Amino acid sequence: CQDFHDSCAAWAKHGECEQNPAYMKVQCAMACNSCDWFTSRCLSRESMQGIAADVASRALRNAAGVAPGVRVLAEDPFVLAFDNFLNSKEIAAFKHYFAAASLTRSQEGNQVTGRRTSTQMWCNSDECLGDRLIDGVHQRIINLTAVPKSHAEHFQLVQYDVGQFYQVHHDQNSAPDTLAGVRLSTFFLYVQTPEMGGATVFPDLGIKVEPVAGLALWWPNVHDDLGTDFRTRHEAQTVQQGVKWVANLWLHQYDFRGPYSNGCDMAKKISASTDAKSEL
Ligand SMILES: O=C(O)CCC(=O)C(=O)O
Ligand SMILES: [Fe+2]
Repeated sequence: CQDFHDSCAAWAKHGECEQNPAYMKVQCAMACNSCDWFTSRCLSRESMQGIAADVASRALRNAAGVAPGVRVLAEDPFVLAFDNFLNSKEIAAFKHYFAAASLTRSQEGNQVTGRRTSTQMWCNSDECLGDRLIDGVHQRIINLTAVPKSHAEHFQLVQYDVGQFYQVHHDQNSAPDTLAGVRLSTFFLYVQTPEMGGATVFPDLGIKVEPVAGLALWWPNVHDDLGTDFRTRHEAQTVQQGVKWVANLWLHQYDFRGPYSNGCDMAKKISASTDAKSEL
């Protein structure tokens, strides 16, 4: 438990713990005497259960049983493809949300950039979270990766219209000393096949995947020591005709859903080191 800001004591004196509790009780837990609250709310027991990064070998071992259509696109690092991972009912379930929801411009990290021009939504509404079909898909991903649901972000549903793309990037954008830790790996689903364009390309691995509804990809974002594995940089090429729908599921080192639903700041560093403090 700690204060994340030099002014915490002064703010607390001025009554900020009561006036602005959502911020203060987390950022200034010491000064606000809210250490227990902070610990139980943002650092659940589950959040302490880190998942080792050797998810690649585990995924491959589990793949044969869960998704017999597995193909190994690369071995070092492992990039796996699962043909027909989604059945037609599951595809329809995802499509329902694309069709019904209003999508907003995708961001890179938490910024709109010219490098990513798609629109998107998160599957975090009660309806989407309670969707039996989508939950069934997540359950298979859990069986495959051995990463529990708590450690997954919500499905991110992304739409690319003609001319839209995501330039070469890496998915690991979450510091190891944040609440949920690094994004260990990416589970990626194609929900609608565009008529032309929209391939996913891994330039360092010589892999090009043409989008086909139902196909899934899995790749690691970190090495076993949790350092970023830059070899899995990738790109969503421009859609030339039709609409491309995809879904991302990012799997974390620590509990994501608990602290997220408690309103904790997922980007905040939790280590007590002066380095981490100075960045806040
Ligand atoms: O749409 C694709 O093919 C890749 C998308 C992607 O890399 C992402 O959303 O992070
Ligand atoms: Fe990506």
